[in-house]
Amino acid sequence: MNWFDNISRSFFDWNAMAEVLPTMITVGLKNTLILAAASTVFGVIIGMILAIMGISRSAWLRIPARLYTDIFRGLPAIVTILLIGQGFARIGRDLFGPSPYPLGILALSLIAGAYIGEIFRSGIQSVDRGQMEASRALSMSYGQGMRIIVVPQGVRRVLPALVNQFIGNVKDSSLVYFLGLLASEREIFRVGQDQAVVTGNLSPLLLAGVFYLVITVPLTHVVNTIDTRLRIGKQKTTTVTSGLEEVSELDRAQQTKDTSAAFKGGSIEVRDLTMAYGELDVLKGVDLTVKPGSVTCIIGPSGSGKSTLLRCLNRLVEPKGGTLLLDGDSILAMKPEKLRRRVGMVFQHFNLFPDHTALDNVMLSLTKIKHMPRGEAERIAKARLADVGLASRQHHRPGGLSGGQQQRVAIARALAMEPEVILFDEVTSALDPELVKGVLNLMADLGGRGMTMVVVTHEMGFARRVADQVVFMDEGRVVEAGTPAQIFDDPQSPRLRRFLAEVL
Ligand SMILES: Nc1ncnc2c1ncn2[C@@H]1O[C@H](COP(=O)(O)OP(=O)(O)OP(=O)(O)O)[C@@H](O)[C@H]1O
Repeated sequence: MNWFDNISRSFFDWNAMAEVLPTMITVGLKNTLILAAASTVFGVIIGMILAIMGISRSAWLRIPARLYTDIFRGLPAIVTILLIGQGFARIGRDLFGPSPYPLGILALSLIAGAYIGEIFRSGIQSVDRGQMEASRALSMSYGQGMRIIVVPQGVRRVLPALVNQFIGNVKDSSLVYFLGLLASEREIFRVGQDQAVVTGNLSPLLLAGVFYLVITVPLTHVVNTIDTRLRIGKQKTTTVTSGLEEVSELDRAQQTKDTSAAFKGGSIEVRDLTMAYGELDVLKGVDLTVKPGSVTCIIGPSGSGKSTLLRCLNRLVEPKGGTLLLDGDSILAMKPEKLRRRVGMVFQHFNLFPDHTALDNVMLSLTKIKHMPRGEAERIAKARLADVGLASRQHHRPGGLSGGQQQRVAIARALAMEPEVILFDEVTSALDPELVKGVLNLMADLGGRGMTMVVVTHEMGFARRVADQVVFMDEGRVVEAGTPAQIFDDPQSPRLRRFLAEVL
């Protein structure tokens, strides 16, 4: 068995391994971890800057970020390491002394930065647009929305990819040996390689390989665990509730609630409002009066500009012209963030923050925007969740709630800011039929308690039952407005008559 002896001697010379083991740990492992960790940390900083430049609207930021990424991702790692390590050796010596180690870290960081930048960018861009819209509707500025909601969500999504990048850096750190490290600076590979030369067999190198596996294999499993946890959330049990049980859950909350609590609704006045998306004129001179504490339902065919009108009222889109007043104050002259504290919004697709519990969703803008102490914010958030029948589900994340429950959390979240007006944009369109009633009843209750509400809806029954005023829009104009009886029982225009014939 000559070949067996041969292999044994080459790879499994235990003495050679034992001899190198202490140096492998105290020098090799230490330096590999320093190189990998430092280049990951600097890489994350470079990557975050590149990602923000990469999603910027300015080409002056986007193009340099693109160029950087293309260059450092396109070049083989060893070429970059040699170019930086040797090309800047003189400056390196002046700055850091004789050791090439810092230049090695620099080169590894520059390479890692390019990859991490792409990881962050795709993570941030994969966050649903509705998240930013919801943040802005809760009166966060663009920067706050990015910092508090979008970027953390994007980063959390790419955590597994970042750990993978660290694994890559552990492996790439072996390339730094080309720069000629001092004995005390050698990383795992170099320690193994040197000893292999001394002993004349590959056992020390095999030991180096084992060290790499000991670092990387458990990390790969950590990646998988993080990945699974992120997908499922930390929730232990996701209770599936029957839709009918949900309806009674809300009924019970309505009965036990303090119904005397009334809102102080504001008024809205819109004159000659125009708005365009590029060349497309969407609103063509809209007039609308909403009295304090009243419910206005906006109905009309798809594409008639209903949602756009709503978005103009809290300036999620900017009008082209016209006059908009909130309690007599010019909406267009107000700072959007200030306006949105007074005008809340609830969306068709809820746009709850998925990484936060129901309670946190409601609390977030109280603590971050209103700077309320946590205790007080929590008290208010719990009360609002109780109002919408979700006291028992405050610690659930949106993923563990039904559509109807999510929409009620969204309503509680808007209510917590104590707005004067709430805008509802087709909030029941994405719900199962038996859950629609619960949300509509909740909205009717708010209307009854004096909240000013502007509701874009296809629920004609709700409009007839709850609205003080129904507004029919078509092709960017208000065609008819009046009481539910006027609109539904005595339509004047042929267009409204045709629309009602289609939907009723
Ligand atoms: N972000 C956008 N960019 C370009 N065009 C848009 C945008 N949002 C809406 N539009 C267009 O503006 C018009 C009015 O859209 P809007 O969503 O206000 O109508 P809507 O009456 O609410 O319709 P629906 O009932 O289908 O939601 C449509 O033609 C739509 O395609």
